[in-house]
Amino acid sequence: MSLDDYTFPHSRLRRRITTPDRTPLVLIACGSFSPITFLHLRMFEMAADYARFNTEFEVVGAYLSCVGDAYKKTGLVKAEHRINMCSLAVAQSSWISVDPWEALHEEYLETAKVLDHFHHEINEVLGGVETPEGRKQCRIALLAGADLIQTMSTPGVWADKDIEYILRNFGAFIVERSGTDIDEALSTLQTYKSNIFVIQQLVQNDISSTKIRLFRRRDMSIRYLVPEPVVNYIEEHDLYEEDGAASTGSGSGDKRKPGESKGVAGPSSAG
Ligand SMILES: Nc1ncnc2c1ncn2[C@@H]1O[C@H](COP(=O)(O)OP(=O)(O)OP(=O)(O)O)[C@@H](O)[C@H]1O
Ligand SMILES: O=C(O)c1ccc[n+]([C@@H]2O[C@H](COP(=O)([O-])O)[C@@H](O)[C@H]2O)c1
Repeated sequence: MSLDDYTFPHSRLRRRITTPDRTPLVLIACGSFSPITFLHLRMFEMAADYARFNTEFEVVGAYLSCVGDAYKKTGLVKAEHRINMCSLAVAQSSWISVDPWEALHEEYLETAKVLDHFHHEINEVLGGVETPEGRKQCRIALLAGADLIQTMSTPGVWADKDIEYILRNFGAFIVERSGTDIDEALSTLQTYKSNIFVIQQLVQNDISSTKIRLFRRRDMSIRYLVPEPVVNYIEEHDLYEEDGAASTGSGSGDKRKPGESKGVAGPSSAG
């Protein structure tokens, strides 16, 4: 797909809410997703629960937006693969979509521009959502881990004007992450605290894409850390193998299922 063929995916966006006192909310997770993991998916569920119990928002949809190839971060496989893996991961979801718009750009797009794109498509083009009291604009908010918000206090990573623009106009749902001191991460962002919602992880989960890539390089199982169709996709496309090293599980002599541990190889290797 190219930008010329692009249309905004909105089939999973709920276009009507029945609770007039609530503000419709659309969560946007921006990141590399190289590859997407169960933790990334879990972030959406945690945020939806948090919004339901602790805020006056009502989640009407959510999007994964993969960063483009120009981001050039270590371990970033081609955007096409990352979009495909994200699409496989949310194939069964009724409310999470993948929007390829950001990744289809050759140049790097700042997150502020990405959030503007969602505001434009959802509130200006689609006209927000219907409520018993007429149409309402959706709140578009960034969904991110604590490490991402911490980078906002790291000099030189974000433009100050973008931090202000994002946190004033959109806001952020931040999932705590082990290894990141959330209070410290937020210390310089106090001006925007009414727009920053911190979500505690009640079940600690520290899956990261870096670990998945590391396991792949070490020929270890990644099963049950990423969705099964994503495991299969990674195997089929020989992704995350160091320097294009041989595939680990799809060869004809290997009885393992894709992504499965060597410890469960077929009878031929059981001795
Ligand atoms: N274990 C985690 N806990 C909380 N947030 C997370 C976790 N893993 C990823 N995130 C968040 O998910 C979003 C997408 O992150 P990203 O694609 O960089 O994943 P990652 O696992 O951190 O990748 P990498 O290991 O390559 O840095 C970011 O907002 C990041 O903060
Ligand atoms: O907009 C910016 O200036 C900016 C600065 C740093 C990071 N971001 C975004 O934050 C996300 C970070 O992803 P990652 O994989 O580096 O954790 C990714 O979507 C980047 O585009 C954005």
